[in-house]
Amino acid sequence: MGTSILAAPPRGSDLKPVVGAPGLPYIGNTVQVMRNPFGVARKRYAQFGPVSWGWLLGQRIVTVQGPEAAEVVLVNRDKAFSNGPAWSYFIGPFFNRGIMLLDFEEHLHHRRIMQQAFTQARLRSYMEAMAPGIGKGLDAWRPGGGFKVYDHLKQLTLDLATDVFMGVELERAEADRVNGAFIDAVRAGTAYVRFPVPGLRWHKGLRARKELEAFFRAHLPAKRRDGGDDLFAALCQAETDDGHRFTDDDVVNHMIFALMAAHDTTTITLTTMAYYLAKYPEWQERVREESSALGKPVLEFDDLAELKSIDLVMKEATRLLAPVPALPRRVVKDTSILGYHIPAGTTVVVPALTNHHMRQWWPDPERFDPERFADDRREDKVHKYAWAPFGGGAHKCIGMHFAGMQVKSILHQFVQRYRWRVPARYEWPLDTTSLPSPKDGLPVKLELIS
Ligand code: HEM
Repeated sequence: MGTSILAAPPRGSDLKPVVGAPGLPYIGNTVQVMRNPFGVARKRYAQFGPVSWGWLLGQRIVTVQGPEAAEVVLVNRDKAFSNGPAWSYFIGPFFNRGIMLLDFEEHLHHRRIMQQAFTQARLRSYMEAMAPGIGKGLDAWRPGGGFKVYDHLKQLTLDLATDVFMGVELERAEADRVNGAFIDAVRAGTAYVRFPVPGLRWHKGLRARKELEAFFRAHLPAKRRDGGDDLFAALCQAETDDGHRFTDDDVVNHMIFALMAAHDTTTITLTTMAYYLAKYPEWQERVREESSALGKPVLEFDDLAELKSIDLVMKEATRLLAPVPALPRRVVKDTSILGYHIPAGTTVVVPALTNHHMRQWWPDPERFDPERFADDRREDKVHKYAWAPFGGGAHKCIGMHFAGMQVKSILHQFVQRYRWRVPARYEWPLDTTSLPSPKDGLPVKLELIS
């Protein structure tokens, strides 16, 4: 395939041009990248090094591979990389003014307020609020063959979101309607036809966004008045030391965004853990023993540090399959990454998914080996950004501890109720066209532990 440079560096500078094999305009390597992201990334790195460009999803995209380049982009010392225009391209109209889509001063202002909804005291009460829903959800599972773990975990985390995020008592029909709207809004981001045609994804997404806005707006006055232990109430009440608070519009926008940010990512993490625990029964047993040793059916906040094996498995699962596979940024002024010239207007992508599989940074990267994160090995310490499933810099996931808490709460109850397995040679078929997920829903044999 023909190679070409993205743009000539300014005369007199010692910067290098970004080179790539861009492929056909607009189309480029989109299909190959979607089908085989790991193979394409490896080939590109071997041919062009850490910084290269190509057409992807209708845009000229510079892909920066490896933790060193990830650090430059995510830490963003120069304020050259912006989130809003880059993420909006994919999820804009549906997650408009979500915090991840805000930039610089404005982002910092919102982040300071939002932080008040993620304090330790708040996390404690979210954790308490989710425990009964987890038990109820897991009890409703029907053991047997062909049990689709992904589909069930997706439903469970969605139902938990109604308790912990919204804290609103809903009739089943209304809960289903809100959940349906939410699913349509998420799906719309990966539509091929990216304008509203009735019946197609984009159109449904816009309608869903309106429905979600109306829902949160209707419940907002009561939340502001009565408070509560849920995220919705926390966002209504959040206030910085110097008295800044969210407006009603901000609360609505942040709620819709937070639901999206939390739901698929946590589901994917749990599903990946369930997959490897099925393939490596010795790890499943180790996790189960640790949970049983605690002697409590429900995990409490002060027990979180005790579940060391779940912690290792969660780290390894998010390394092997980063739930947010790529972090895009738009370049707002000419800048450089590792000595390469990056002109304003370029979209840059940090590929978390493939970075975690680089042989240059991880020994035997395809191997499931949770102990690589154990204190006596800490392979992730090779570079601060070698393991970065939660991103880094100003936009680093604000829900990271929430996610750990939810994953541990669910796994703790899951392993004590059920044992699950897959056939010896089973390999899951992954769909990497959007956020990664198993095409077959991860069917397992689920057995009740008596
Ligand atoms: C394992 C689960 C999760 C993973 C892997 C994950 C990953 C990420 C990543 C990579 C980013 C940064 C995106 C960027 O820099 O462009 C991010 C941002 C964010 N996440 Fe998470 N996330 C998870 C769970 C959650 C949960 C449970 C919540 C909420 C309770 C949440 C809320 C957010 C928010 C609000 C942002 C935007 C922060 C900002 O822009 O300042 N995430 N997440």
